[in-house]
Amino acid sequence: MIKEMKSYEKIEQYDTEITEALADNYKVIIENLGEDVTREGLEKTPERVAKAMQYLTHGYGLDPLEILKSAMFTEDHQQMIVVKDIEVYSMCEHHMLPFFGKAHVAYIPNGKIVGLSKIPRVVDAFARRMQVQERLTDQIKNCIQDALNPLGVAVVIEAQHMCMQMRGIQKQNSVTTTSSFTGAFEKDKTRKEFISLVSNKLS
Ligand SMILES: Nc1nc2c(ncn2[C@@H]2O[C@H](COP(=O)(O)OP(=O)(O)OP(=O)(O)O)[C@@H](O)[C@H]2O)c(=O)[nH]1
Ligand SMILES: [Zn+2]
Repeated sequence: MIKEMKSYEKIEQYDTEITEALADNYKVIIENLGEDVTREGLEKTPERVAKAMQYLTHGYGLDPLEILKSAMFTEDHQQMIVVKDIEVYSMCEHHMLPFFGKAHVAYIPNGKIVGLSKIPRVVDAFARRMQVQERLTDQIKNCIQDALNPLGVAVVIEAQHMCMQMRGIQKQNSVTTTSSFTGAFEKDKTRKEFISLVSNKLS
């Protein structure tokens, strides 16, 4: 596992022991798939995959609550703050295939605001794990609620699942939308305002 890595940093240091252990396993997997792991193109593949998979799950080494707490500011602003179109790249925990799309996040402060960049950082910290879209949506919402104690939080995620596109049911155009709300967003009027602000992006 990659420890204490911020998502904007290029990973130069992978844990050698874990990389070697993963690479040994991928060597076997590649052989079991009927390939020759000694041929030129595949020689370094087990190690590449080992690193790629560590990167795709680096969220386990991040503390999303701490990310928010590191940039909270006292501010007397009680209007809706919306950060929309945040790219999401995650991995479905059932098939270990990607799901990807956009997250739209809003909150109404209650004395504290947070540095804007921290919201996409929290999205990433939870997305870069083995996930289901519903849990990802809830975790982002809960984290913002716990850190800021705002008047309400709203999270909507729209995503395409490769496990439904490349295999299985093979529906190339299906998009899954999940949502999670607290506080003021449980009221019709506030929720509608949020939906209208992000709705050109909702399919
Ligand atoms: N609710 C939910 N389901 C997901 C998510 N990602 C993948 N899945 C589903 O997880 C389910 C796993 O079902 P199984 O029947 O155990 O697996 P499977 O035989 O590979 O299923 P098929 O994909 O239908 O071929 C599938 O229906 C996937 O579409 C997600 O984020 N949320
Ligand atoms: Zn899947």
